[in-house]
Amino acid sequence: MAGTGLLALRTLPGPSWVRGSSPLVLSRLRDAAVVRPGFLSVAEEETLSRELEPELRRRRYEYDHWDAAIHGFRETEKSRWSEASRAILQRVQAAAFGPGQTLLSSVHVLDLEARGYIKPHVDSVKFCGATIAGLSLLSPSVMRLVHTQEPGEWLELLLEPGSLYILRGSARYDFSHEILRDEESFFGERRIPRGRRISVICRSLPEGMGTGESGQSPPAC
Ligand SMILES: O=C(O)CCC(=O)C(=O)O
Ligand SMILES: [Fe+2]
Ligand SMILES: [Mn+2]
Repeated sequence: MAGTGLLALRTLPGPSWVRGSSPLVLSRLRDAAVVRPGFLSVAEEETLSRELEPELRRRRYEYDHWDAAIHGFRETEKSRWSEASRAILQRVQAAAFGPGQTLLSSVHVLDLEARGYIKPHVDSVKFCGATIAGLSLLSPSVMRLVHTQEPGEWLELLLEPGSLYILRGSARYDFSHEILRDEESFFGERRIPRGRRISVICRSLPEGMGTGESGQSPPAC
């Protein structure tokens, strides 16, 4: 019976890579916080990590001040990519961004070592528009979103290697996001041991900023 089917649909807990504080929060953020597991093929994951590894290895991991958002990381802003990687980034753009959205001209590459983590923060609205899309490589991790005004409202995203996450609209503006440190890395009851993780993050330009191509591009968020 159609009515019964609808009811069952409405009470489903959501996909197994997203958990939330309530069915209401899950349904409100269904299109604003999205995870696409297996977005990358194994070959694509290798393409990206092989290209990034030599650039990252030249840098040292940073352990910033006590109040910095990210601990145990090295990073780069990359605007020149191999053809194979460009094709992957175009797939990300098509999957995550609307036709009217311009992307920052450089892609943010963040390498978190095994004990590295990201504290709760909201990306600066000065430098980053409505959409953030990130590929995860090497290690699984848990991204937690918490409503900045209602701390009881939260979402957890399980980010496996090869997955793409998208934060847009309310998930990007009204919720902080963080990557849990190894000791706290659980997805519900499930322990998600953290190893070194590389993320490749595309962001839209803040609205009314023109194109990211010419002149100085704004710093990453
Ligand atoms: O590593 C990620 O996927 C997120 C990084 C992040 O939140 C940031 O750089 O603002
Ligand atoms: Fe962020
Ligand atoms: Mn950042």
